[in-house]
Amino acid sequence: MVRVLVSDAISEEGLAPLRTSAHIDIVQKNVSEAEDELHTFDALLVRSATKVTEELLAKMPKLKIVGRAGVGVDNIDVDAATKRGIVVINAPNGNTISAAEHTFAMMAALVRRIPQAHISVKSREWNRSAFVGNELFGKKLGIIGFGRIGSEVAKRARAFGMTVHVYDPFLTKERAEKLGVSIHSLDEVLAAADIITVHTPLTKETRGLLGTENLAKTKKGVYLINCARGGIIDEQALIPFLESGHVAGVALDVFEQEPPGDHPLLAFDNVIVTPHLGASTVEAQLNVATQVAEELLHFFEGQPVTSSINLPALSKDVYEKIQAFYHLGRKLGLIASQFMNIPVQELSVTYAGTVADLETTYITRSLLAGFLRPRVASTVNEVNAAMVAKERGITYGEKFSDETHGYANCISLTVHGENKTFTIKGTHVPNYGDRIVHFDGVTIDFAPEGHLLYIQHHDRPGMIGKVGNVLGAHNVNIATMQVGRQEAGGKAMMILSLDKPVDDAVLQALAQIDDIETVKRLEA
Ligand SMILES: NC(=O)C1=CN([C@@H]2O[C@H](COP(=O)(O)OP(=O)(O)OC[C@H]3O[C@@H](n4cnc5c(N)ncnc54)[C@H](O)[C@@H]3O)[C@@H](O)[C@H]2O)C=CC1
Ligand SMILES: O=C(O)CCC(=O)C(=O)O
Repeated sequence: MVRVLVSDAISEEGLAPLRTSAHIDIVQKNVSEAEDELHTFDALLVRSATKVTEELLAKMPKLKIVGRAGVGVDNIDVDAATKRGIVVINAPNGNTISAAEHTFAMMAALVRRIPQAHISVKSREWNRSAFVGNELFGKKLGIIGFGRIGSEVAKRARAFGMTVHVYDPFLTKERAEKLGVSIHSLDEVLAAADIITVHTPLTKETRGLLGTENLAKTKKGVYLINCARGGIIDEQALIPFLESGHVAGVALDVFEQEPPGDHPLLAFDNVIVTPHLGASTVEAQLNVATQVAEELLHFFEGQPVTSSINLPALSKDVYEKIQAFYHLGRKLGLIASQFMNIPVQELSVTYAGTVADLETTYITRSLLAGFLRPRVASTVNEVNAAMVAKERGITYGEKFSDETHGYANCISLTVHGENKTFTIKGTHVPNYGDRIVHFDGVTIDFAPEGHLLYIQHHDRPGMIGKVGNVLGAHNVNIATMQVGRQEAGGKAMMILSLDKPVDDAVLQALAQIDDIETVKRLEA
């Protein structure tokens, strides 16, 4: 049974995909209510209220996936999750329209002073001259961060007759042209815009992006909007600009601390606020909950997840194509790691044939995870494999080649250790399975499955019989045996597949046989 903790308010209807599975048990409690059972959950579903910290993750040793029903994952310690091999997913576009519409509503409310006029009339006043606003028509809107929400805001701004000036270092000219906006430097946007709205994630680079220095570069009388994340506009830095009248008004849906408490900004008449409502529509909440619930379901059914923050995106089609190689990669890594049971500096993976045209990043991650598994005590999987390799000083790289050795596809792994290099090559044969076709300089053919025994010896008559006798004497049954050699009378090897793992006594007895150089157990 998969146990899912839903710790924030998430659309009940959106959770329906999870409820269709008899294998999923959903518990709706906040983290403190679930304190005593945190160690039992396999999945955690949150919005922004739950802070998924290192400390919380440490209390959830079974956790495999964290789902964020929304976009921003700044309430999740993604690095800590990655280190633990926990997949983090979000619902990247379920609330885009709601957030863009809310931004636009805030913009209109800000320049027409609607919240202030509303309070006035409700107070039984009728003071029309106090609420003269500005038109949006003909104004320059500066958008900082032109992703999903920024671009939806731009579409609406153009419909209102505004010109849109964008700053986004990752925006291409083609996309800007397609959406009828112009690309500028940050300084140009700050200097030109009548209204500035921010739509970036909160990162090291964007925290305090609109601070004292940049606010000073804005036009006198500028309006500012933050419906993205508290902290992108520096709240303390804003105060003198509001006091001097340099900033004509600010609309905030988000705050550095939520709730903001008795924040000095709340005292300004021209600061209008909402309590983080950008995504608070029935439609958005249904969308994000459904998206993240479906992804969770896919994850536990062994299907690919497409909106992971710490895994490369993978469509179902691509996943189906790479699945076999993913498995082969894992086995190549696992066997190589045991064979090269010494410190290793570098892994080099070469893809040839049909596999070279696929999403190899995923296969390499799987191979790396297979390689690291016998070497690390903690969980290692495709989520944290790259991080764990880096921590251990192991570098890795991918190459592509035409050399398939006669197979339709071939994955070759070369491991560089201290004074030793080892190469293993494998292929996947549809409807037959994985085969190892090259092992430490010798052409061979065996299935990388189960309890394997590697024996390297000199090519002499009678070796197979001698090995068979020793194993028989120890009551070890041989399921399959493959032999190969570099040249007649030279280096030769046997790979035996056994019904059970052998103990050290068997290895020692085999090593006593004349002409046997090396004996190793390999679990695949
Ligand atoms: N108020 C609310 O309830 C909601 C807030 N949000 C927030 O809105 C923000 C934007 O969301 P999306 O548009 O979906 O994200 P997105 O990922 O589609 O777009 C973000 C854009 O910011 C740009 N960017 C990143 N660093 C930048 C920098 N240093 N300077 C300028 N641009 C930079 C990226 O290139 C990207 O185009 C996020 O912070 C998200 O958490 C999202 C939904 C609801
Ligand atoms: O869950 C919410 O209401 C907040 C949405 C949000 O801020 C986001 O998706 O980034």
